[in-house]
Amino acid sequence: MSSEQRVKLLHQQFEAYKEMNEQVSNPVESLQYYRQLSTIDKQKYIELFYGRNWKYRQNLFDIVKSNQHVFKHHHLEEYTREEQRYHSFQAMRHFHQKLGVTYDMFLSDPNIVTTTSVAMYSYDPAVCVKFGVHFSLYTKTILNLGTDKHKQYFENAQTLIDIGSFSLTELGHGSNVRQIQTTAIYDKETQTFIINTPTDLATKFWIGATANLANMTVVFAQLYIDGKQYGVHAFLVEIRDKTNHNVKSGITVGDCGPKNGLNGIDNGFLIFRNVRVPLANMLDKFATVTPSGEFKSSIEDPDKRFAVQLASLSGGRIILSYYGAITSLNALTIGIRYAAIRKQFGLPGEKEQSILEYPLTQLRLIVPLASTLVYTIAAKAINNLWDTTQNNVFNPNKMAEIHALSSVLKGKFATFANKVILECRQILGGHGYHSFNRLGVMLHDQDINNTWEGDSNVLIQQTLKFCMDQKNRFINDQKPIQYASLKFLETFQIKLIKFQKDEDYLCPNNIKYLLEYKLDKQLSDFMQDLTNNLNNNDMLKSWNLSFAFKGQQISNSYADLYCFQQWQELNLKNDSVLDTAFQIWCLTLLDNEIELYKYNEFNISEATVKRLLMKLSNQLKDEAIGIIDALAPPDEILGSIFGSSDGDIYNKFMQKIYSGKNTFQKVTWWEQIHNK
Ligand SMILES: Cc1cc2nc3c(=O)[nH]c(=O)nc-3n(C[C@H](O)[C@H](O)[C@H](O)COP(=O)(O)OP(=O)(O)OC[C@H]3O[C@@H](n4cnc5c(N)ncnc54)[C@H](O)[C@@H]3O)c2cc1C
Repeated sequence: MSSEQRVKLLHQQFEAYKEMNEQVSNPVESLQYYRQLSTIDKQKYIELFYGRNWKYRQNLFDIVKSNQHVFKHHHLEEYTREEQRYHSFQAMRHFHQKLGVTYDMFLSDPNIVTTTSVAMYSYDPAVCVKFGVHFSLYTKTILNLGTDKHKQYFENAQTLIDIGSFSLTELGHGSNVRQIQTTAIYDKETQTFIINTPTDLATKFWIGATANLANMTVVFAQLYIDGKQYGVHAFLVEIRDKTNHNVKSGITVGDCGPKNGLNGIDNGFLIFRNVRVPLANMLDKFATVTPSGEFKSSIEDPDKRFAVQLASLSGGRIILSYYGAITSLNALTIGIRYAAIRKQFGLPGEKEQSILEYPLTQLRLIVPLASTLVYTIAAKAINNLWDTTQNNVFNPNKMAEIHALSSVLKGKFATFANKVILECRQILGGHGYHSFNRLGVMLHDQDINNTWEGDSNVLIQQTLKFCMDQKNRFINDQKPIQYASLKFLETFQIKLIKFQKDEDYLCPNNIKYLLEYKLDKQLSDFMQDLTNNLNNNDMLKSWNLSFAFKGQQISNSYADLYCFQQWQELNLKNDSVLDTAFQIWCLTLLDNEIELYKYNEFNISEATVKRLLMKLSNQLKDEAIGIIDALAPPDEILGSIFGSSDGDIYNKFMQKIYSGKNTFQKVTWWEQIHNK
């Protein structure tokens, strides 16, 4: 049979199968059935979860929808790494031309950029990160650490005349960036800095947009003047000549190679051999070198100076918390729509039922949906706080709470998103393993959020220190706590709360008390543990020992309390759907800590928690498709055949399979297949 005949036959079989399938179950109708159960006001949800600038989200989506030739999803095609990079570069340029979001807008209302970025991340993290490396890391570093003389660089960056990158991490150092080894030695004679990579481990590594794109980079290096070290500072270095894109003399640029995900980003490495940059290329807002080689800084303490210089990076970490929450929502869009459509088993003689009807599926999907809603509100809140306090970025006191919160929320939501994606991948059964559902791509693209902009396990130490300092300051120095999230520590008192009736488990004040009780107790236990360890160890070892077992739990408790507080701040009235979602999330907090609460004075019943979780997730299930429809991006942005909003998933899937490049191709090496 010729391949043409084979295709024809397969098509006929598929049409017959389609007809039979529609008699058994109609995917479009299944989704429609759940859609019409929903009672929510969709526009209200959009404004609540995406904020007052939600129209900018819509704007980005419209650009993607109306320029599909540029914005086709690469996981739906068979693209090479090279093609993925070109695709994400083109997408970045296109967004730059079409979005109309300028730095002036950013300066007057940073939330516009936040909203736009979150939407872009939904579309494609590689494009969003490419955009972010240039505009947030490179351009914003010039803005934050540079002075008037760097204006031209800033202008060139804004207009994409220059493309820039951010070179901090080295082969040997990522988290402990104070110990990076790249050097910038000042030469008075020529009034230049000489940038060098003194060891292999000093190779700048993982630097985004560098293997192929950037002509400029901000290099972080140890500054030396007359043999004396002055700590890490930032320097603008031209790495390629933009007239011919050739690498500049003394610089080696290479490609870091294939990655688990985000292959649209050209991560590169950089080696410097006696590369001279003019004195003016030091980004010198906080520290400067005079032509005669005198070092001057408004911040005496080198630790503080370094912290202030890196403070401008906080924005990246903060927005990553939003990315984590939105990624969970996108994964659940695919998982929940599929679960509504997918039918397996049923009573003998009756139609098969949607897998969404199984109580187990409701625990697997509806419970995480409830948590995702709570986390999205918390992510929006911390971003709003950052957007409105950015002017204080160099004021450590003002930034301490944001820093502590973002240090835990970024990793918490990224880890949560990983779990949600994996659960949704399994909800899709075998189809969950197909690239066309996007879940695999999503997992690998977002997993790195646990690591970059600060490894989660390293960052939460700062969260813990912040909480501990606040408690200590209040107890030992009787100083009031300045930060809203921990204010309760001033007045917290143990009281007896009994969990007897169902209402006791659903009462927000009871949950609030438990969260405060837990954090207060964990902090006291930690301090006691630290004191005990100090009897036999030095400070660093004691800290590491105490932190190893307790750090994760305490920072997580603080994050949960913040999420709780932010939801309460919404002050929702008469929204029984969102009330139910919040109650489900609160019940998961009890469920996760059941060992702590079960055996003490609260007398919490595990059976009651589980019964209520089941009951409420069953209730919320009927609203789930409505919530997803309101908050999910359009199909062109989601890029998942199995998450299609019209429910026509099997037809779309098979059409895509039939049109695949190699679907019916005989391999060229067929002669090697059979032993002769
Ligand atoms: C795709 C990608 C893009 C990137 N883009 C850029 C870029 O554009 N520019 C740039 O400068 N960098 C970039 N990075 C680097 C990134 O920021 C670092 O990888 C990250 O900060 C973590 O540092 P590290 O890899 O050195 O990990 P390490 O710090 O070596 O951590 C390794 C492990 O040790 C643990 N650990 C470390 N210290 C402690 C401690 N005190 N206590 C307990 N455990 C500890 C960590 O938890 C982690 O699990 C990128 C990385 C990737 C993968």
